[in-house]
Amino acid sequence: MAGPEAAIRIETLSKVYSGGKLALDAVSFDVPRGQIFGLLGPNGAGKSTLINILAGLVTKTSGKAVIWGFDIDEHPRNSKRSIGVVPQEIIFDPFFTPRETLEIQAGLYGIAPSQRRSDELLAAMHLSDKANAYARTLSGGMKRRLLVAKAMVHSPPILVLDEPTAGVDVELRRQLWDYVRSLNRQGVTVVLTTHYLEEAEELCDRIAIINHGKVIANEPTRDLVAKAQEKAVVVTIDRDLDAVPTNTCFDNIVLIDERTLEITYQKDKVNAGQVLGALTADGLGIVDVSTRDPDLEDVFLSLVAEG
Ligand SMILES: Nc1ncnc2c1ncn2[C@@H]1O[C@H](COP(=O)(O)OP(=O)(O)OP(=O)(O)O)[C@@H](O)[C@H]1O
Repeated sequence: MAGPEAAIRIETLSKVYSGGKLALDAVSFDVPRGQIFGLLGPNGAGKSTLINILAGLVTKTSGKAVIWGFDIDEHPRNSKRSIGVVPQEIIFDPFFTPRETLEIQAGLYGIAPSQRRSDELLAAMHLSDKANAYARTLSGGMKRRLLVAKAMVHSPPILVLDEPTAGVDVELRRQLWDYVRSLNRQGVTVVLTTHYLEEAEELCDRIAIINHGKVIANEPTRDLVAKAQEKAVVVTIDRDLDAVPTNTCFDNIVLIDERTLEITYQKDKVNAGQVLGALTADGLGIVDVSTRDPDLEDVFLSLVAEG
């Protein structure tokens, strides 16, 4: 009964672990169909908890999750079939070959042998020549690609990747990104968790930022990136102004009162020194300077620092 709604709808979802840890605190958001959606946040933010609830591996404490129109409580089978999850940890039986690994997984989903797509998936993941090798003989990158193939065995409309490129070298990261993009072009909705802003920025149409179990931002990537570049200072000057000063390094300037200005600027283009310098060059004396309260930029900076 997949309706026209979001690929994933999450409503006031909370998780308290048995030790009392509040890992998700009334989280709500939608993942639009057809997008690459990034769930960005530092270690321990609650990303894996959220993914594991969707995958049916962790039970939620309260709230609601609907996957491809199927409520995870009311339609657990259908909701699970609608999602493929690539876990953070590399885990499979080292004595099975990639083809066997995929065949076994297909069997778990009750997919008839004639309907299986093991060879197609192996080819897509550039693993055809390793189809009959033991999994333990694969490189780290190959193992990760096999995990992606395994998650796609039942052709789910949604693919979720939990930290797909943690500890992965640059070349493999590029390959994974390319593959994720090509799946998305074929219509697969992709959700990925990451603590790399760069990765989310590069791949995602939309980004939700999660921190301490709460969603603190959820916007199209370009809006978020633009905001992250914006910085504001409030400057008190030594005389009354009758006109607002102008300068090309200001993005925006607002007269708060006769002696107080709020100036917004793009921190990738100019710095606070240049902004203040532009005022003094105009003959204005600076009495006081303060920065705005922590905003998204600070959130980003702290996230990136942790990444
Ligand atoms: N099984 C568990 N029992 C108790 N607490 C847990 C359990 N799993 C996770 N937590 C805690 O819940 C919080 C959220 O963890 P989670 O793994 O969801 O974060 P994360 O954002 O995925 O981080 P990471 O990127 O490190 O995986 C953390 O404080 C973590 O210690």
